[in-house]
Amino acid sequence: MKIVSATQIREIDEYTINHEPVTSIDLMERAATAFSSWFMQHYSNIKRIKIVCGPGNNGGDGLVIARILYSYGYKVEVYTILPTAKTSKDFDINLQRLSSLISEQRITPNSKLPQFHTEDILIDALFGSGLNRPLAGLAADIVQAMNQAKTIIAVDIPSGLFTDTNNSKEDVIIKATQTIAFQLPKLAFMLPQNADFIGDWHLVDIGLHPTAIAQASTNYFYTHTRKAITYLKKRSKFSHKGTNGHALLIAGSYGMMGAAILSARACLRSGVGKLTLHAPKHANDLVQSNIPEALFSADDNKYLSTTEWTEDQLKSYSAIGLGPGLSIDTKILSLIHSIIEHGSSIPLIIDADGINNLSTPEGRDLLDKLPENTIITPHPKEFQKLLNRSWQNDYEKLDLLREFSVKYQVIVCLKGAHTAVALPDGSIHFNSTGNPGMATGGSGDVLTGIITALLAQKYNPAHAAIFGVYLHGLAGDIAVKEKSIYSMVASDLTDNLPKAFLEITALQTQNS
Ligand SMILES: NC(=O)C1=CN([C@@H]2O[C@H](COP(=O)(O)OP(=O)(O)OC[C@H]3O[C@@H](n4cnc5c(N)ncnc54)[C@H](OP(=O)(O)O)[C@@H]3O)[C@@H](O)[C@H]2O)[C@@H](O)CC1
Ligand SMILES: Nc1ncnc2c1ncn2[C@@H]1O[C@H](COP(=O)(O)OP(=O)(O)O)[C@@H](O)[C@H]1O
Ligand SMILES: [K+]
Repeated sequence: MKIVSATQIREIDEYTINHEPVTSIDLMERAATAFSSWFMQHYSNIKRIKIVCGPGNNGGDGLVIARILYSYGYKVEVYTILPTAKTSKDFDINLQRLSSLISEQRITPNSKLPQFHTEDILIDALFGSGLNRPLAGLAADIVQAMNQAKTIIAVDIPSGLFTDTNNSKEDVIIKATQTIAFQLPKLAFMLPQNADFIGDWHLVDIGLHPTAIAQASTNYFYTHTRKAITYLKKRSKFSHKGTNGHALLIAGSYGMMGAAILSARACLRSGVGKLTLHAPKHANDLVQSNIPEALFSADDNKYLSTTEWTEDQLKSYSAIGLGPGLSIDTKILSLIHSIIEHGSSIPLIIDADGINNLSTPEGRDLLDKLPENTIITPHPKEFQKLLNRSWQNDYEKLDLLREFSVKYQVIVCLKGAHTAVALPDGSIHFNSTGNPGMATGGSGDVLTGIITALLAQKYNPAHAAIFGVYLHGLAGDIAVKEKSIYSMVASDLTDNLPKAFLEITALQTQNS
């Protein structure tokens, strides 16, 4: 699913009006109806609501929502906030249509500000994607007053928040409980810095013209379920372990074998034909008894010491995963170097201490040598270290992410809520699955195992990264229903991979 800019939203809107064709007033009616259906499903017990409308089309939506909810028996109070006398055409028409049912409370710069209370249920239809400057004066005052309420449902986007550019920390913005956006997600929704404003967000379809969406060029995508399920490869009836790939996982060290085991288990639960875990020899019994399905390749030391791998040793592997639970004490750079040199054609994923070692001055020299489409999976701290710099805001972070991925022609999965997968072509794919229950030690190791398995099964690396991240989050979403965000542990992700695969397979069948 594309994530488009505010300008493109306006263009898609216009194209839909001209080519469907549909009048703009009817498109507004459609959008407000979609919002209202969602609202009535989720707030059926609430009878009294306050709708705050601005002067543009976002405000126009609010006026239609007021009319619809009124017709369904809600007690509706409508505030129109007019910083200037200028209003949009469709706002005027809908104000007229509403006037016989409800009288608005008009607020201009000379009016007394309305008071809102904690228990109020507010619908925020003040400004939408047409916001063109930070809020000030009356607009800022009203938002501050609205933010007293505990429940605010934003129409399209919280008022005061820009769709696709940075807000400064001082900007006054609605703190919504929920945001109901029209059809396409906005870049602002993907970024941690905006979490307090957006709350939970949902999309409602308003029938925008598919051609207009197809023509909009963008670097940003949202991996929704309909797309993600297309990545899962069908298995042939005659497939055997040889056709499903042999993964080599280089992971674990003294005191950190848990990471290796988590990663190995996830790899095995993600369809790999065979797995060899290379880890310090003291872990042999642990590995054999905990993961009998894995082959064990013993390293001589407490920490990995085998830094030289020959082409002969590597040639039987179809993917290599490297990093979970390694230590920074090991000579991991030599290890990476050796793998790049002797196994450059084998798909590679580097995580955790693998990345930390690439963040040293000598490590950065190796970045240029990473084979094209190598996958690295840093969390933001690891990415900062890798870049040797920080960022002012999340938009700058995305620019740095894209630059890095294009410069080194590698795939970077920048982990977090809505993990961003940056591809060497400059595109960034935000994930749609996952939850805060996954913010627990070892979750990242599970992801490495999943992606290693997909690479071994010959998924193209971009798909392995995007689909692996989706699958990992889906397993988390299934796990959380039973375990809660508080009690979830990383093994719960692996334990729920089977259900995740079953869900995807069922959806594939349904869609075929
Ligand atoms: N996408 C779709 O397909 C559909 C979109 N629809 C809806 O349209 C919404 C976009 O509507 P929109 O373009 O009229 O802009 P909107 O957000 O109402 O604000 C513009 C007004 O605010 C003003 N203004 C701006 N910044 C300001 C500020 N800081 N402080 C004060 N004033 C400010 C600006 O005037 P200005 O002062 O700049 O002259 C203008 O008057 C979109 O979010 C969705 O809800 C649906 O109805 C149908 C399908
Ligand atoms: N709030 C969240 N929502 C969705 N996914 C999350 C959230 N917090 C963490 N995750 C996911 O959990 C994983 C954590 O990985 P990482 O930070 O490497 O942890 P660890 O090193 O402990 O394994 C990442 O895949 C990340 O995307
Ligand atoms: K809004």
